[in-house]
Amino acid sequence: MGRITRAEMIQYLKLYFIFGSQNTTQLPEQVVKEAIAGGITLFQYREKGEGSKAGAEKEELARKLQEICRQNGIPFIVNDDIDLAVQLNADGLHIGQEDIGAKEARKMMGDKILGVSAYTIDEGLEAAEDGADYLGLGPIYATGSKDDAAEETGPQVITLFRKMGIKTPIVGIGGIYEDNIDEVMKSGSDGISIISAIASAPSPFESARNLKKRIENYL
Ligand SMILES: Cc1ncsc1CCOP(=O)(O)O
Ligand SMILES: C=C1C=NC(C)=NC1=N
Ligand SMILES: [Mg+2]
Repeated sequence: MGRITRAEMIQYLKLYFIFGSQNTTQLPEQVVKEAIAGGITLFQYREKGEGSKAGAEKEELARKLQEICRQNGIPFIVNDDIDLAVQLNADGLHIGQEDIGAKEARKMMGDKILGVSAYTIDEGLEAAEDGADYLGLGPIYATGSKDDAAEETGPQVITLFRKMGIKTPIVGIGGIYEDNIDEVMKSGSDGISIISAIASAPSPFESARNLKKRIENYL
């Protein structure tokens, strides 16, 4: 099998839905099914913050959402929780700077997809060194979905990473919705990752479909 190629990773990053039960008042399985039907290309289970599940409940929902992704050929990524990722044999793991180190995570995840959040150039360079398959940069714009989010960077941070010669696939995150996709992609991002623009939409299906239409200009 081996590590995912850069080209494959970039395709998966086009419309990356990130979600946990705390992001909706609807049935979580229904939201994920609609997002997939709308055309998301990658899914991350991020059960975190106020109102999120833990322990057996979290694992049970993870398994349900993993099965929905498997049935639809969408890779299933787990956020933060490497033990859960390993236990479920998830397709990948996403870690932040305060989680387990990328080197350690790469050892435990083998050739699975490993994504790392980076805020500074040094964090980005280090993560790439340590075997990250993609970097999550942001918050690009103001976000209400991460209670400890750093100051928004604006899309220029992506351009800066590119200017510094960072070739690792990049996905922008934070406050992204239909009207600012173009700015994020024109700044050099390989895709967009989204929570509320899909999860909080009246129709997650419609929203994902509209976002997919916009991102198709960059496929
Ligand atoms: C997990 C995360 N990391 C940086 S911003 C963010 C939340 C993004 O959520 P939204 O798409 O609703 O702004
Ligand atoms: C914090 C994050 C940053 N980027 C991505 C892709 N996922 C996250 N959970
Ligand atoms: Mg984290």
